Amino acid sequence: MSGFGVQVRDLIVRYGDDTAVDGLTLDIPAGSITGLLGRNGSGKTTLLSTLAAFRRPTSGRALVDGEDPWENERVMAGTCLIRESGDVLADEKLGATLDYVEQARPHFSRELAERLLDTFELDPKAKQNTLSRGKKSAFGAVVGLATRAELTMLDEVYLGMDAPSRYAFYDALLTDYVEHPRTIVLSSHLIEEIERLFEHVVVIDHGTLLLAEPADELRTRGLTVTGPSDAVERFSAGRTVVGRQQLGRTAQVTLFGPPAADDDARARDLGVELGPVDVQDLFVHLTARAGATGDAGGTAGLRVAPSDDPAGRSGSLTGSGAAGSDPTVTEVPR
Ligand SMILES: Nc1ncnc2c1ncn2[C@@H]1O[C@H](COP(=O)(O)OP(=O)(O)OP(=O)(O)O)[C@@H](O)[C@H]1O
Repeated sequence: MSGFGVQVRDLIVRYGDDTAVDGLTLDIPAGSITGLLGRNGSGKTTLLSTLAAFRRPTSGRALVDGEDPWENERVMAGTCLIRESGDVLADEKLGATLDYVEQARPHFSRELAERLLDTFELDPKAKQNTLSRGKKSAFGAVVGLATRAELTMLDEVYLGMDAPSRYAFYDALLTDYVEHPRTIVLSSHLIEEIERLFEHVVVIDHGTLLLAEPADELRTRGLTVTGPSDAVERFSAGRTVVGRQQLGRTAQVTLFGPPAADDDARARDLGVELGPVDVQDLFVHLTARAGATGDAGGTAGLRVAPSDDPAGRSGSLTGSGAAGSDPTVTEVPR
């Protein structure tokens, strides 16, 4: 099993007059862990619900393993969406829910489920609706991981879990993914803790695509600079600063934009250290809405096209895409 890939083309999903997904085109590679990032109300749950066939597109296509998931038994048997609510039988004992999932899901691992119940200190005799919020989330994570679906989508499943539980969840996810590769989508607006898990990142805002690319590429879209404040300021002069921290006389800034050829030499001369970009800072920057949260770099509304978007519909960080006349698009040259 290496997982189902996802192809979304010109997808629009409306709730009455409210457009939750607004012309989305993106791919989620099979056999990867993808972070689906976006601010509140950006359309993450709606997109995932459409892929899980909980909802029909208003127009456009959302294909899972090359097929429309709607009333598609094969695709649905290999697709699992766990939403924040847990998506499990609320009035059943946890053990009974696991019995049910075990019968319904071909790759379900009872052994993994029981190991994770122990990890999260969940009593199989307890009923889901009597659990605390964090324990409910943990049980959702147990079901989502143990189902080992070809397309596993975990929609902010860690909400309410305490830090030790969250880290146990991340470890369990990575360990099981390495042993049983599949397509995993983790939706989140809390990035710092989980960005190390992502191989691929999709950022959406207002139901439209801001960015879809390998996480390693995302990390080359900026850098952090650490050192004495005045040296950091000199190094950063003229660059787009999207994050800043100060500890005594030491400063750290996050810069957006590709590294320059002489960065290493300048860093040595000035006595500052360069490091990988802080993805959280990058996310805040990319999703900053003009006039709402402040726009450190003046690039609010920035849109980045996936490299295979021939129409350049959403613009491009390389400046090659046709951002068209959309006034919200700012192109940043490489
Ligand atoms: N059942 C619904 N009826 C009407 N509007 C809805 C419904 N569900 C979502 N919406 C609207 O669709 C938009 C996208 O919501 P969605 O839940 O998909 O976003 P999200 O990115 O998952 O948000 P969050 O991070 O807050 O969970 C929002 O404007 C929301 O108000």
